[in-house]
Amino acid sequence: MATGRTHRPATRSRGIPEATVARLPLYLRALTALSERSVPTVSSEELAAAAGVNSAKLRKDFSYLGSYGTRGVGYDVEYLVYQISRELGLTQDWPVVIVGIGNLGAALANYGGFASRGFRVAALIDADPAMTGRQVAGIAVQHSDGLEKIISDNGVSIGVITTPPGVAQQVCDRLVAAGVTSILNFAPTVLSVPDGVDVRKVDLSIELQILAFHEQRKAGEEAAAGTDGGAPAVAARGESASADKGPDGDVPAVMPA
Ligand SMILES: NC(=O)c1ccc[n+]([C@@H]2O[C@H](COP(=O)([O-])OP(=O)(O)OC[C@H]3O[C@@H](n4cnc5c(N)ncnc54)[C@H](O)[C@@H]3O)[C@@H](O)[C@H]2O)c1
Repeated sequence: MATGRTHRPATRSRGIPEATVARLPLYLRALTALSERSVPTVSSEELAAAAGVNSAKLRKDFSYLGSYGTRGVGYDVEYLVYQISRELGLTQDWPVVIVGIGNLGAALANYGGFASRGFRVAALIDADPAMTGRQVAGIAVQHSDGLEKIISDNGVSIGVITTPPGVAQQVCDRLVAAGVTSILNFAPTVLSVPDGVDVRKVDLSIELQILAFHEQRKAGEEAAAGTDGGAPAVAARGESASADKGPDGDVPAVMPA
């Protein structure tokens, strides 16, 4: 399965594989929690457990950042937070537009977590004239007629699409023509974009379907264990851990926890 898809090679120009890039936010979330508790250093095993990643994989990922930790001491939490933030481009402010301010768009606009991670909601755009001027999360919704000007005035390179699926491609085309080069798509549709434009797709129903698959498998194994004396349901968890990667190593925008 591949709910997340980027139109870039599996390895970035600076030599960091996409799968590593996709794990960096997990490390950052765990490190930020440690930093908030003023924990100065962390071992690879502790950090791997907190991030839900295998520790050998973590050490390999950090070697791409040039971070090897100190034997017996571990990694410096503050420095790693800085290194990962810099690698992810979070040391700068990213203006983001959300297009389609219905249930989902309004919920995203109201989510406070973007700002603390370096993303500023620069504009909310909707095609419904009745929405124009309405305040959502303290921001006045603007009509989609002005989309191109809004993008250029705000220097926006990241667009979030939360429109109905039937118009998502058309919205995407306009965003790209206006200069947007990264799109986070929530509409259940596959978007076509030119080279150089990254698309990440979030589809919670796909994630739920994958969980349903594992639930079904676990139930089957429990039933089998009841008859053959009890092999533990390890296989299902092993599958689950590897289900976060597509065949070309890409990772869904919503990572399995
Ligand atoms: N990825 C997920 O997990 C997930 C979860 C829920 C909903 N969705 C999808 O997100 C989308 C939005 O869902 P919702 O419940 O918020 O719908 P909604 O009907 O409440 O909102 C859609 C909004 O888009 C606006 N719109 C329509 N055409 C537009 C256009 N051309 N340009 C700009 N705005 C336009 C509408 O005026 C409306 O305000 C749907 O595609 C839905 O399937 C995805």
